[in-house]
Amino acid sequence: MTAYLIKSVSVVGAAPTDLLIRDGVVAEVGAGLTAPDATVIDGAGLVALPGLVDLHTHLREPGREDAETVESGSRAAALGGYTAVCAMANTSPVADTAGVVEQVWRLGREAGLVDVQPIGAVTVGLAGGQLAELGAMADSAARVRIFSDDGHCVADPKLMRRALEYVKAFDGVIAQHAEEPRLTEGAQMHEGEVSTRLGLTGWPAVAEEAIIARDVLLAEHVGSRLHICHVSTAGSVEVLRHAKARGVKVTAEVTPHHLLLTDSKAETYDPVYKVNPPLRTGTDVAALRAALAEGVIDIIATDHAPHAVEDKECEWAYARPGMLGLETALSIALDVLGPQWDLIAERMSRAPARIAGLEGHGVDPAPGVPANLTLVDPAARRTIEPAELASRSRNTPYARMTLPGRIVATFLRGEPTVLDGKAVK
Ligand SMILES: NC(=O)N[C@@H](CC(=O)O)C(=O)O
Ligand SMILES: [Zn+2]
Ligand SMILES: [Zn+2]
Repeated sequence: MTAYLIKSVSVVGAAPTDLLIRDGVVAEVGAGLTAPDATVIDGAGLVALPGLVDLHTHLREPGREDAETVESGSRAAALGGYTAVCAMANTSPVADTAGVVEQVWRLGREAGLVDVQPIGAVTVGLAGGQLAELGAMADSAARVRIFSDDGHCVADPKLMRRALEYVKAFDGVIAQHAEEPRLTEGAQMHEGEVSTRLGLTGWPAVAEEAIIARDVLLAEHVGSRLHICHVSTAGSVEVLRHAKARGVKVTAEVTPHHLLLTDSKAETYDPVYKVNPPLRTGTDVAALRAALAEGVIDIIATDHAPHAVEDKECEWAYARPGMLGLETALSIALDVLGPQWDLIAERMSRAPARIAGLEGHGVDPAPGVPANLTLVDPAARRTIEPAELASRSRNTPYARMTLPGRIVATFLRGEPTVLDGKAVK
């Protein structure tokens, strides 16, 4: 195993120091380190972060390998600075049995680019009718702890209650896609001034807020852990603030795109901007940013949602919702938060690793810790070219935009997955 000596690197924004990586761990940290056998990396101007952890990734395998595979998505993740991703269950077949989650877990190990932690479905086939084999998935080799019907809301309150109660036994968490389905029938975009003008059916903020309000009350009632996927409205932030003040065990994520883009993008009728939940207003974006800084929203999660060309480059009404995210998330975070490295490490690595219970991830580089880390060049700027992305899909909303920051290297347990900004395998 090669040793790596990273010279003069800032660890999470601190004064420059050297990092020696050997045998899968950070062996030494300090100024003036030498190691004759190590490959030297010039870290001047770079920032070392604990490897990023994505709690919400769609890898599309099994079933839609034309849009993404575990391997291509893992490569996109590594290039984005990630060392672990949680793979959503809305595959085909759905990840609702021990067999499917073990398959995804095994494919992740074989790709070896990031740790792929499968998420299990809450209900059989994501159909919302009966609970899936939560216990069998938890006991499987994949050791599932997060369950989600993402793409669909667990709309039945009785099922939601039972799911929350069930996962308590093994400290699991239910990740809810909060969307009251009766309020979003036929919805195409955020319900507001722009949807009225364009004549597109609206997805009202209350469809999200009503489910979050219900579920924080359910979580409080049964004393279980609840996680809210892709929070998108100012009203949701208020409900979460209230719940957290009461001590409810709720955590929440926001996507990079909901921190940056607004519903005015729909005026282009370009389906690349169609996403669930929809892009909201500038007021919502401001509230989400404030909530992220404050901690009412715990983490940034990408909701990386690759879609094949035929599912995206069609009429708005027929296009699938979803956007790529893994290869651009850190740049958007830098753009939105500025160089607040401790905050970025907390929201994109430490907190998501804690919520997911991923050991060895989300830990700052220090002597003896597993060498899961990424090196960022904050001064670099890059223009996003969809064809150059490692994802099998092209549906990035940032095409031809110039964004700050570049991932120079990523290490998974001491082995580089990215060097000089390029995937190693
Ligand atoms: N976010 C999306 O617009 N789409 C996701 C599903 C989801 O996250 O709800 C997908 O699987 O494509
Ligand atoms: Zn969702
Ligand atoms: Zn999703």
